[in-house]
Amino acid sequence: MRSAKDFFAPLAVGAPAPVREVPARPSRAIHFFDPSNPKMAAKVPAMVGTVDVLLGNLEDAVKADKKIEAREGLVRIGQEVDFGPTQLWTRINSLDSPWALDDLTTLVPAIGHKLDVVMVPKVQGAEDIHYVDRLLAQLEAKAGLERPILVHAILETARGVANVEEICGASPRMQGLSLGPADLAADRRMKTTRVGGGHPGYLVRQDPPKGEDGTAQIEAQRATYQQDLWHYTVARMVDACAAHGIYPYYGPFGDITDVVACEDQFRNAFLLGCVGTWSLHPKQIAIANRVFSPSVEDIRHARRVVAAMGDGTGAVMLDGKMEDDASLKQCLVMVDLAEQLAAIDPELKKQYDAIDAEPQGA
Ligand SMILES: CC(=O)SCCNC(=O)CCNC(=O)[C@H](O)C(C)(C)COP(=O)(O)OP(=O)(O)OC[C@H]1O[C@@H](n2cnc3c(N)ncnc32)[C@H](O)[C@@H]1OP(=O)(O)O
Ligand SMILES: O=CC(=O)O
Ligand SMILES: [Mg+2]
Repeated sequence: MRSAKDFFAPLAVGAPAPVREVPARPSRAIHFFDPSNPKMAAKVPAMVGTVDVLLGNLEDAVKADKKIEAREGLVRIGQEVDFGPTQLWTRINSLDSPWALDDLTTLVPAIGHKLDVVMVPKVQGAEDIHYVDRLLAQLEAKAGLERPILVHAILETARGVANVEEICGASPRMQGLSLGPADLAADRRMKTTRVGGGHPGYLVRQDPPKGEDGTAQIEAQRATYQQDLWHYTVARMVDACAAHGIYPYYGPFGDITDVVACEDQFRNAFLLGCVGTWSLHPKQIAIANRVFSPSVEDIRHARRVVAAMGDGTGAVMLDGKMEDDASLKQCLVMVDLAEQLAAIDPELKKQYDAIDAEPQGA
């Protein structure tokens, strides 16, 4: 195990110093595109500024005979496109695949100066992060990069979930985690064939009514309530990330046409503490941007609590509810996020600024 005092030393001579704090850059939607798909690739320049993160995907969903084309396509896009305020991420192939090594050794020298984050799939434990950490340091040193590329792990194996805390703490490069519900379901032998989202069979049922003789009428009509298959894993991921100062994300929602259930799944993740999600199709970007931005109502309330709490200590009544030091902190989470988002999203800024112009007591 590395000593704590060595943790922030570069892992290769000449590599940039590791970050001490992961930058809190808004990343409500991580939009996936396949760089080997000419139609998708052609849309990338126009998407800059409309989405927080553009991710050139090299792993699953890219056909095996297109892996090299995808990698080369991403190099071309990375070199030619000005990403402005939008982050550029990539998802490399899994570490046991024939492509992962060449993904990293090609991308870092060619577009490492533009790559913000490398997403690593199927991470099993800290050893996978240590491998990528050292390799990135060597490649960064060779390429003369001035800032380190961060690492994001997908939580999509049972072993990865069991090791989630050590994965989060494995390197100062760790930026965050995403849930990978498809691979995770397969690895755990869950019996769902859906990519994320709920399942009508995963439910609880209302108690049966009693007949006149007091016996349970189990055949009677009873309400059922669908449960969230992913609650446990997302909650573990959020705790592990918060404990290590890194960021949790929901992952893919595969039913592209069901924009309503997609929004619900994203909102559950937002409420539980996730900062963003994946977008697989252009229509999911607007959903993610909406859901992962605090609502005007929440910000109006949060600002009122901040104002009412004065120096931030004690307890006050606001609209019949108790507010105190702890609820103030909850409100500050919202207000801080709103400020970060307003700085990159002029439309949102307008909506939040309009709150200040409202008559007092509105
Ligand atoms: C479990 C996991 O690992 S999830 C992560 C891996 N999966 C992915 O990355 C999937 C990414 N998305 C896709 O491959 C596609 O969106 C699909 C296959 C789901 C649907 O694709 P299509 O059937 O072409 O969708 P649709 O016809 O609605 O597309 C409309 C337009 O948007 C484009 N488009 C679709 N998805 C994207 C995208 N992710 N990025 C940019 N453009 C896109 C299409 O090329 C099409 O362009 P056109 O109008 O010029 O013809
Ligand atoms: O990579 C994502 C998944 O759900 O698997
Ligand atoms: Mg996967």
